Order: sequence, then structure tokens, then C-alpha cells
Amino acid sequence: MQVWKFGGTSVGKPERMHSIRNLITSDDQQKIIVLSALSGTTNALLSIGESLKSDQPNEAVEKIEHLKAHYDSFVRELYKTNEGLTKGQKIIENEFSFIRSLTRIKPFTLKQEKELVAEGELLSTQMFQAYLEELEHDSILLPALEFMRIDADGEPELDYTERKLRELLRAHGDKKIIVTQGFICRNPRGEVDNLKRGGSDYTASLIGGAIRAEEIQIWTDIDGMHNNDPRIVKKTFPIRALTFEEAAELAYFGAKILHPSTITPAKMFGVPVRLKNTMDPDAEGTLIASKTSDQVFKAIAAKDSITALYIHSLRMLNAYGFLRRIFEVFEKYKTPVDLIATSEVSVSVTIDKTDNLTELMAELRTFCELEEPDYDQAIICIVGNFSADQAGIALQVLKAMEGIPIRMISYGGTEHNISLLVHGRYKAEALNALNEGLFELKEA
Ligand SMILES: Nc1ncnc2c1ncn2[C@@H]1O[C@H](COP(=O)(O)OP(=O)(O)O)[C@@H](O)[C@H]1O
Ligand SMILES: N[C@@H](CC(=O)OP(=O)(O)O)C(=O)O
Repeated sequence: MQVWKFGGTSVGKPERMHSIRNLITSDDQQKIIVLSALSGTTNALLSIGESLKSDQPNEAVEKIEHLKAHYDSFVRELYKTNEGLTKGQKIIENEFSFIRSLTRIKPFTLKQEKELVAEGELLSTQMFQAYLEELEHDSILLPALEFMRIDADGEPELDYTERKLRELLRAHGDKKIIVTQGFICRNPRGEVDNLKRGGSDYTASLIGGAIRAEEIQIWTDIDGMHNNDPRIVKKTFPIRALTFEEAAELAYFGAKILHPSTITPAKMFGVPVRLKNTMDPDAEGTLIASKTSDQVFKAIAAKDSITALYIHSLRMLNAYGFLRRIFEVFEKYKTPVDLIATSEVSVSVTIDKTDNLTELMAELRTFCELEEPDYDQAIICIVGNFSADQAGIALQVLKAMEGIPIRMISYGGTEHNISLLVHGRYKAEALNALNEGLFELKEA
């Protein structure tokens, strides 16, 4: 069985839903179809939540009716028959009456916000499955809230998903097309929760891993993973093959096409991930698996809003145990460290989670000297084959970066990654300079 995920842009218009129906029914293979919310919906729901949090119910109601009008016209174009349309309208009435009911709950808490934001996927999947039913496709909707759960740390419980999905598929596994929601899940309290923004990719790979799928396909609006961020750099091109490790680095360091955690479950069970373009289904896309090409420079990504901490030992030279003590503090405050640069008496690290920064820094100050952190930094991550025996690789990178100030460099952590820390204001310049300096670009 394959798992296919369609993102917001792929379901964002009625004609796109028509196209994905053609895609998923073009062969006879059984598939699990994971859908995101219609593009713009998650942001619209979060904005309604903001109005409710700031106790502005009238503003929220206005936003709700505006969003509902969009869905009303969407279903008028989606369905072909009166029966289908009536079903679609009923789905919208039900879900919007729940959304309206949230405006009466005071105070509006995080629990309600999570319920509100889940409506995007609940709407898109019900509407799409009703459309499949209208066309008499052999399909069923499996509620993700019945098999997707996170633990107290927000980590998905893969064993639970595996067990629950096995039961559900035993009961409904004869259906050709099994539709489910991306992004949403339950938490240990049984409440509705989610896998964070862009989390539908993660849902697809968790399902793919849990059922040991033949392949996971992520369908979006571009022909695969590009060698650089196409939103910032003009001359980018798709990469045909990446290893799990390379793709994970790129996703973690900002390649928005994939949620940062997507690769983990796929890699764990060796399930290949293929990135495909809904607007151009014949384009080859990118295959993420165990093999790769031996090209030196493969791709670049950038991660924003990074904070750099500069930590100095009070004991100066030969201070063994110093690193352990520092990292225990990061562990205590559940703050992952991305880049590290060390000298004999100092360590510089970067973090992107800063919710405990004041406490973390206060604790470090009990045994270290700290400089003022640098905020608004960007990590530029270059992925490729950087064999330790090959000369000149770092030189090429630094040459391309000539004229752009670099704050930190990480080289040698693996043979596949070079990371640079620059101030956020140099991010676009760095991505463009590296694109020109490291790739042979064909004229468009
Ligand atoms: N390296 C990259 N390769 C391809 N796309 C990228 C890359 N970096 C950023 N993107 C952006 O990711 C977008 C697709 O991701 P996303 O908007 O989350 O899609 P979806 O709504 O289908 O989930 C593309 O339109 C592209 O602008
Ligand atoms: N709808 C959610 C989940 C998601 O993954 O969306 P998309 O596939 O459009 O990135 C979000 O906007 O975050």
C-alpha cells in the first residue's frame, strides 16, 4: 500500500480536488490519502483564534462568516450533483456551527484553539471523501483522531498509531481509497492537538512507517526538492535523488517543502519518500531513499530566527567536564542545540527555541561567563558529499561567501553537511551567492 499526501495548495481549489481525484484513481492500487486543510484555512482559523483570545467575539464572527462564504462557493464548484452538493453543504454547516460555538466559550484557551485549528483538515477530508462518494469510488474516511496521538513531550506515539491503524485497516482495509486528516492528533489528555505547522507531511510518514508502506508520496506545488529556496533564489533546479539523511538535514534547516520531522519514521522503516508536483504530475520529482548521486554540492537551505549564545569557562584552560555541565543545562530546559563551535575556553552554540532563555542563561551564569546573545541569526546549511579526503570544498564555500560576514562555521560533523551562521539580514544574499558559487546553473 502507498501513502499519498496532498498539501494545502493541492486541495485549495475545486479544480485541484478534481485533479487529485484523477491522480489517485488512475491505477487500481490501494492508497491512504492524507489531506491538509485548503490553503489559507489554517492561517484564517488561527486568526479567528487570535480575535477570541483578545476577547473580540464580533471580530471573530466576522472572520468566521468570511471563511464560511469561501467554503460555500467552493462546494458549489466541487460537486456535480444536487445530492453531492447537499452533502457538502451539510458538512460545512456542521463544522461551522462547531466553530461558531467556540466563540461562546470564555476564556478561550489553548485547548479551544487546537480544536479550532483542527477544523481545516476536518473540513477538507470530509468534503473530498463526499466528492469521491458522489463519483462512486470505493472509499472511506478514517478519522486521524482515532489513531494519531502525541505524548507529553509532543512526540508522536508510533506504537499506538501502528496498533490502532492495524485494527482500523482490519475493519476497513478492503476499501481502495482511505482518506484521512494530516496534522491533527490527540494528546495524552485525549484532547485534540496537532503536529505543528506543516505537520501533514509528518502524518503521512508516520502512517507510512506504521504500515510499512511501499512508498510515501508528498504531493505539492513544485517539482520536488530544489537545490535552493525557490522563494528567495531565482535559478534553482529540482534534485532527483537524496538520501534520508540529506533530506532530513534540508528539511530541518528550512526547506519548507518538508516538515522537519518527516524523514524520521520513513528512514526508521526504510520507506522511500517521493516528492511530486500536483500541477505537473509527469515531472520526475525527488526520490528520498538510501541511495544518492556522488555530486559534491547538492542543496542549500536556511533556517531563520536563530539565537547564538557565547559561553566562556570561568576556569580557563583544561577545564574538563565543562561541556557536560553546559549541555546538562540545555537538556534541563529541553532546548536543542543546532550548531556548536568550540575553543579551549569558550563554546558558541545556536538554538531556535528560546521560551526558557532567561532561566537557561541564569543557570549558565552560575558557572560560566556569558556574552549578550545575538538574535535574528540564520543558519545556512549546505548539503552534499564532502569527503574528508577531498581538498578545496570549504574553500569553494568560503569563496562564494566572500563579502558576507560569517559568525560561526560547522564542518566535519558529518561528511554531508557544512553549516554557516550569518546575521538574518544576510540570509538572501548568502543563499544567492552560494547558488552562483557552488552550482553550474543553466540559463532559464
Ligand atoms: N528547497 C526547496 N525545494 C522545493 N520547495 C521549497 C524549497 N524550499 C522552500 N520551498 C517551498 O515549499 C513550498 C511547498 O511547501 P508547502 O507550501 O508546505 O506545500 P503544501 O501546501 O503542499 O504542503 C514550495 O512552493 C516552495 O516555495
Ligand atoms: N494545515 C496545516 C498542516 C499542513 O501540513 O499544511 P500544508 O500541507 O499545506 O503545509 C498547516 O497549515 O500548517
